[in-house]
Amino acid sequence: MNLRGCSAQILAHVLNDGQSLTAALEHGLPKIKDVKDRAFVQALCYGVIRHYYALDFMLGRLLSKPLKQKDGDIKALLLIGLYQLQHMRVKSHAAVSETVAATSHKPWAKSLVNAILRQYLREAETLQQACAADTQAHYNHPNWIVDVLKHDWPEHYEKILHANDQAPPMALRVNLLQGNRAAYLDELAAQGIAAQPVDCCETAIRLDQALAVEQLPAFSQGRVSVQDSAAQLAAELLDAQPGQQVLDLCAAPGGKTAAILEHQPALGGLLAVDVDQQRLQRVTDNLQRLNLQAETLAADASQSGSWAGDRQFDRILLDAPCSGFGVIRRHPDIKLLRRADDIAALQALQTKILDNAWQLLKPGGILLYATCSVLKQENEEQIAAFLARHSNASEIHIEAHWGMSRPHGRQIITGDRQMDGFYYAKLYKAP
Ligand SMILES: C[S@@+](CC[C@H](N)C(=O)[O-])C[C@H]1O[C@@H](n2cnc3c(N)ncnc32)[C@H](O)[C@@H]1O
Repeated sequence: MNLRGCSAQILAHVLNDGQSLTAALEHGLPKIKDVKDRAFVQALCYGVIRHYYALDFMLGRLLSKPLKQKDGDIKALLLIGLYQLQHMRVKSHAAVSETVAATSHKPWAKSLVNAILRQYLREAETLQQACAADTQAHYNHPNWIVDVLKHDWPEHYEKILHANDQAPPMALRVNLLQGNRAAYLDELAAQGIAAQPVDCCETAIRLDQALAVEQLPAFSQGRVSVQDSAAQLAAELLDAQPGQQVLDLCAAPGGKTAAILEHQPALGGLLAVDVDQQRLQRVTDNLQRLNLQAETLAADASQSGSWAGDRQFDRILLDAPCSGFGVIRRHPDIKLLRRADDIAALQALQTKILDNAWQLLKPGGILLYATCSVLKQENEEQIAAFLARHSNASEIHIEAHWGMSRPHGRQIITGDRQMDGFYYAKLYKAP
């Protein structure tokens, strides 16, 4: 099996069919039996998607005419070749010959791939200079994303764009019901796994290098979960008390559901709701591994009412569907798959879900609004509009060492303290 060829097939699903990289990998990787080979294919696919706009710009310069639509697999192979030559420690002759070998199903492409990759090696410097002079290639993001980030964060957008293109650290959440963080750090050290505590979040550990979860001590017994430190802050901020009823809205795959239950094991009850039945199953699976319990319900939270019956809650976490612009470093395909008009549609969906959630909050209760976005429309502007619509709502200021205090809520800019881009606002309902 030619690993470049496998990678090209996976990439073609993203580039041609608009499939997410996660879905394309879930489908393509199981065909590769060797663990190291799978890791190599995954690295190639993430690398090409992460650097797509710069690589595609160079490829455009190198090709005398664009490839036909039906040759998306050859385009993917060329991008793989360029990625290896530019970013990987693969010897250039091996990168070229192995990539050329992957064209065996389309013999005409052999000489083309060979010629383009060799031309790249000769002209790399000139191509880099051309890249630097083109906004989209230089920032390695589509222009519309550069523009929205620049509009929202004129002083920070370059930092955000840069952070989006870095491979993210792997962070763990220690299940404090099964032992403390210091003890788990000792266990990691004993296994030769280098890791650091994250100072702004008592449950969080950052690994120096990502590894497969099976290699983590007591993972299957639920000692730890994989979750970015920024996402872990939700449980602390929600601060649910013993006996309280909690609604976790937009809950799947359940990372924050579990964190809330670990943070407060004596809740009166927790209802985890998500519109996606399949993803909801992952909440159940995650809770099972961690030996935690919650009720799950598949329901569309943008539709008012009946799904919740007459229940009301003391605490609500609304982890709203969003652009994901704070987690581009984890899901680089967002740059390719997201469209400019998605943002207004997502904002409208968030507004509906937020207004419905508010009806389900007991007077005197607290709603924590969260997104993994850095866009003001989805965050502080969403909350400003909400407060203007609801006279019984006020904001609880979040005092913290992380992120920036905004006119409403608190924003973590992607890469800040090595965290994902995240937003939180805490809303109080008058009794
Ligand atoms: C940011 S993810 C949630 C992540 C989750 N809270 C966690 O920490 O693991 C957003 C979720 O919103 C769900 N969603 C989107 N539209 C929804 C709707 N109208 N009603 C309920 N859930 C929705 C998606 O299926 C997705 O699982």
